[in-house]
Amino acid sequence: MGDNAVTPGTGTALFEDARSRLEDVFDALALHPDARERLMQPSLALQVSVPVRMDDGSLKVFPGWRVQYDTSLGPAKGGVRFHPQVCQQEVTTLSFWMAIKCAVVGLPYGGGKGGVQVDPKALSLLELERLARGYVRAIADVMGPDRDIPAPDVNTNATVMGWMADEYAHIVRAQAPAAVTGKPISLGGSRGRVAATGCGALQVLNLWVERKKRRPQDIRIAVQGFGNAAYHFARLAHAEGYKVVAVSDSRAAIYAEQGLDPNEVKAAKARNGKVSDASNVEIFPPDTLLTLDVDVLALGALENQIHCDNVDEVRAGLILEIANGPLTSAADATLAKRGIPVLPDVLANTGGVIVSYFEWVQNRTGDHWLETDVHNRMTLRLQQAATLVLDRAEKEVITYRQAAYHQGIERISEAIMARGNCQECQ
Ligand SMILES: NC(=O)C1=CN([C@@H]2O[C@H](COP(=O)(O)OP(=O)(O)OC[C@H]3O[C@@H](n4cnc5c(N)ncnc54)[C@H](O)[C@@H]3O)[C@@H](O)[C@H]2O)C=CC1
Ligand SMILES: O=C(O)CCC(=O)C(=O)O
Repeated sequence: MGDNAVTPGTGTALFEDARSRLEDVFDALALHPDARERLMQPSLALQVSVPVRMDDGSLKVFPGWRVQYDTSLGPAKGGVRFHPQVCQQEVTTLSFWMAIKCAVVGLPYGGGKGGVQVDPKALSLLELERLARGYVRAIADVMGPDRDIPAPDVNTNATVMGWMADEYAHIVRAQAPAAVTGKPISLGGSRGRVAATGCGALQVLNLWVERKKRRPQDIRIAVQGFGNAAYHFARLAHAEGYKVVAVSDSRAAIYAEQGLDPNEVKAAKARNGKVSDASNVEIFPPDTLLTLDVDVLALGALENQIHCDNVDEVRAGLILEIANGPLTSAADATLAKRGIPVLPDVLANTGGVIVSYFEWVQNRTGDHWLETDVHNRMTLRLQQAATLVLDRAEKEVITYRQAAYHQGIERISEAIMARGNCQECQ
């Protein structure tokens, strides 16, 4: 499907666009038509209303969703997003990408995602806690360690996950830490989870850089976003010698020819909430970052950032998708024609869900792993998956995204078929 139907931020168009990539995979691979039929829509889409008593005594009701997208490989897994523009179709699309990414890196999970349509910045801390707890009460029937395991995503973090895990424990009247991941360490969270998404993205980039026989110190990176995923990526890339020349948040992009220190930018943002408060930087509108002449454009904010209207202005040598779905499929095709490779979200941002899986395993076995254990295990899993994807792309002369999708969909299809032919009776 073309880009015409895709208006950034429009949920239905987003899902149709995502599904068109699935159609392409099934057209290219000889997989059973039953698997195609099963994967065209989510298994479950729950819409809820979350009433919240505000600090001034008034009541507000926020719409929310939890979507499970195929659970053939295991329980649904994926984050919860608090954002004013979240809608059911966006959550559905995000759950679809979760299903693919879990399969790409061999996790025993299906896809899940949640969202609440709210501007969290307009809530007090107590209102936010009531919202998080109310959301869990609303979806409690479909979640649990063997059903669906929420985690952090945009505008949610370890603190929010701690409240959600505590609420779930009250509902089931038992300790159930494996029902939520990304928790604070004191509640059974895993060491390494906070930085895992950025760390994993850097590992995938490193693998590509090694294959191309390039050196980090010769590589200039622009990073869109400066939240959990993008900040840790920028920080770790800087520490490994890459030159991070630009970063952005929703208000501005900043640029420094000689390179930025993401730790200093973080300190400036902590003071006033803006990356543009960093010293000795040039300041631009946020989207200017997308068209900078850099070696790597790392997209770590939201969906649909590069689309048919701006793809021709992209000048980067490589796109690294830290965010979910930052390119429309038409932009993807244009970049492929121009020979600009893309390290896709369903591989590049899997560090977070991999460490969430480790947290779930630790919770279920009553164990606490050292940070180095978590790191080494993540590296091993990610290196294996990324090597398979990169090798396959090179051997079959397809894009990295096609190789990753083929790897993921083959695994999901195999599980669908292994479950038997009478699934409609279950
Ligand atoms: N947190 C995690 O573990 C994972 C996150 N992701 C994905 O990474 C992306 C970012 O998530 P988080 O870092 O968790 O969210 P976050 O809420 O911590 O940060 C989001 C960042 O994006 C920035 N932003 C929003 N609109 C922007 C724009 N137009 N231009 C530039 N910056 C903009 C915000 O200012 C903020 O810095 C999302 O696509 C998310 O689904 C993917 C895998 C795991
Ligand atoms: O940690 C997780 O379970 C999922 C994180 C997430 O939402 C994502 O990978 O997009």
